[in-house]
Amino acid sequence: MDPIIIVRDLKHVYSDGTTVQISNQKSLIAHRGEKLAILGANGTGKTTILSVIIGLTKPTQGQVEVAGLIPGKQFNRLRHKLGVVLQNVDEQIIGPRVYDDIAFTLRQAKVARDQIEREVNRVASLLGIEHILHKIPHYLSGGEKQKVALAGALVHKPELLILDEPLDSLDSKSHEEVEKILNWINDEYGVTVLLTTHDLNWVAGWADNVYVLSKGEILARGKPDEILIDLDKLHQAGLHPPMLVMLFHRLRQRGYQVDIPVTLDQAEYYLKGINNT
Ligand SMILES: Nc1ncnc2c1ncn2[C@@H]1O[C@H](COP(=O)(O)OP(=O)(O)OP(=O)(O)O)[C@@H](O)[C@H]1O
Repeated sequence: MDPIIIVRDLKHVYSDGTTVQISNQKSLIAHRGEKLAILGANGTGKTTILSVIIGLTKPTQGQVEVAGLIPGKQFNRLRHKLGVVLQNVDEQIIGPRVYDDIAFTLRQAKVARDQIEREVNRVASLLGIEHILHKIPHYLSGGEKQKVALAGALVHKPELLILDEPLDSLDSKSHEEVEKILNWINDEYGVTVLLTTHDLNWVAGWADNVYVLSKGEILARGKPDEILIDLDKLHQAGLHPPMLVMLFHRLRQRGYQVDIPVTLDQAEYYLKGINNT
């Protein structure tokens, strides 16, 4: 598969001396069309890495290539290919009304007014936020702001979507809706989705691959059903394993010969296996 993000030997030193790095033995790579999640405890550097990838932070050291471009140097070319939802969405919602905010990228690109109207309405209806297009963003709820930020990130049909903890302030209905949209743009348009999350229960069934970061290194990379069953690695990274993984590890300790699932479907399948033996 064709890589769309390559981050090698990254080191960023903030002005107060705080250092975020990924050791030079492994690279962080996202392939086109992939659904990828970066996992790590608070303060591991996930947001810093995303910020480097989208060109907002110029790293002190390292090679970073995104869609064939160098983010720190070719930001203007890159931003047309990127959709971004920051961790603190208040920092990115800048339009006086929701409509203006979502339209921002298209207006910057000098798209015709009627086409902007079509695209904003299309993405607003996709996210179920048509009824708040006239509102002042400041007064929106956290979940509404999250959806507005996502609408702004999708309106120009990016090839790569970068989201920093996008689901954290969403109730279960909105969570499901946003997940559906991420899956849909990935399936339908092959958009690569890279996100950070602390929700290992959810990511187990969503991501094609996950990276686990800890103390300046990539501790593991692979499919969720390989990585999220490794209690030692997760513990080392300061992460709680998914509930199902804990439960099935406990069953094994009690003598049940059963594989460890990371999703409900897998759990059902493995449990049927026990019944039949
Ligand atoms: N502008 C800054 N100046 C100094 N230190 C910073 C700055 N931004 C981030 N840091 C530090 O860099 C480290 C990594 O922060 P970062 O936000 O990238 O972590 P994270 O993995 O995204 O954390 P979380 O899961 O809590 O969101 C932290 O120790 C943080 O305090």
